[in-house]
Amino acid sequence: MDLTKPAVGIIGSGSWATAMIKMLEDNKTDKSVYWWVRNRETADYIRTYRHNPNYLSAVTVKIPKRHIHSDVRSVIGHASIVMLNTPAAFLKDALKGVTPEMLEGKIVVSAIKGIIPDENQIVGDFLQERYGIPIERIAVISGPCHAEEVSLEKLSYLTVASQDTDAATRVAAVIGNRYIKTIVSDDIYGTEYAAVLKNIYAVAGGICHGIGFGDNFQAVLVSNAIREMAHFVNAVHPIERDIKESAYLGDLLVTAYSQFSRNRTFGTMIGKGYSVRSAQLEMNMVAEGYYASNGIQQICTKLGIELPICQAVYQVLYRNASPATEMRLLAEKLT
Ligand SMILES: NC(=O)C1=CN([C@@H]2O[C@H](COP(=O)(O)OP(=O)(O)OC[C@H]3O[C@@H](n4cnc5c(N)ncnc54)[C@H](O)[C@@H]3O)[C@@H](O)[C@H]2O)C=CC1
Ligand SMILES: O=C(CO)COP(=O)(O)O
Repeated sequence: MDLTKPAVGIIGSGSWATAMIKMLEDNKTDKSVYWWVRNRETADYIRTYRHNPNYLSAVTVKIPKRHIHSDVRSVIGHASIVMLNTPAAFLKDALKGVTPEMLEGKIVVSAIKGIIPDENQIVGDFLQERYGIPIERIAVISGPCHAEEVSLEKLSYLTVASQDTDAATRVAAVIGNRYIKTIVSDDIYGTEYAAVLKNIYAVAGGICHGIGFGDNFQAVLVSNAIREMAHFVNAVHPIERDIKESAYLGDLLVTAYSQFSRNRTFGTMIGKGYSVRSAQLEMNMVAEGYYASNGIQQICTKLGIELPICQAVYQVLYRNASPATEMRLLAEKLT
């Protein structure tokens, strides 16, 4: 292995992982890119046709065929920077067979915006606890950036957060390109929690849209959501931060309003009367806000934090509350 040149391993093969492969290929830094594609037939298809058949299939994959593996350990073995891009609910499954020793000395980056179910942990905490990775070697990638727009090379901004600025800068150096601008931050906890919460708020926005609330109400919902987000992140990780920065407010806005948002789409279906299961089946993509809703509810109960919007979404998704009744009750609390 050439130790002077970064080797990036992408773990996952959904929309975000495919967009990340494109981003890395369009970045001019000298590096190698490896890709873990779970399903063998999909991996074969990508090697043969140079496109992911299931997600962002217009993107041409240019990395060498021999860099695409269905054994996650091969990709991790080659990588100095490991980027996790699966939905949070599948991360444990994706890392099956990976030991803490295999991750030693590497920078591990989470591009995931979700909570690990059962553990109710953000990915950074999970990596520290399960794999003993020191916090300085963990980074997160976040910010308002839909995979679909990356595939179209639309100008986008990503925040790379780590308590070690050098680690964040090294990660930013391999993802930035002509259409991806990078911002480095030291607020790893605030950035991760904000990304988890904004998905729940986008589900709330979708539910309200689905039951017939208009744009006037959505604006009030989003302005309450950003205050609720600030309240939570300041409670769990109180440092000085500006909640109006793009990793917090920006990501909330794009997820609440974009036509591409999985979470908003999922919420809209719930508001229109779909069951959770039928909305999930309809999408073929993961709305992290569904899992996050339960995780954040448990964390709030443990810490004694009140988040009215998140609690309303939890009642609808997990307690079978009527979306219309629950959102009308919520509307009484908004200011
Ligand atoms: N799509 C986007 O625009 C963005 C997504 N993210 C985050 O990236 C993460 C991944 O999301 P997407 O790529 O959008 O997901 P997706 O919904 O496009 O893809 C789902 C992925 O899960 C995989 N999968 C299904 N069952 C599995 C299993 N049992 N084990 C392992 N993998 C399994 C599928 O093969 C597929 O790769 C999420 O946390 C999301 O919030 C972050 C920024 C942008
Ligand atoms: O995080 C995202 C954009 O920044 C993606 O959000 P959705 O999962 O709702 O599409």
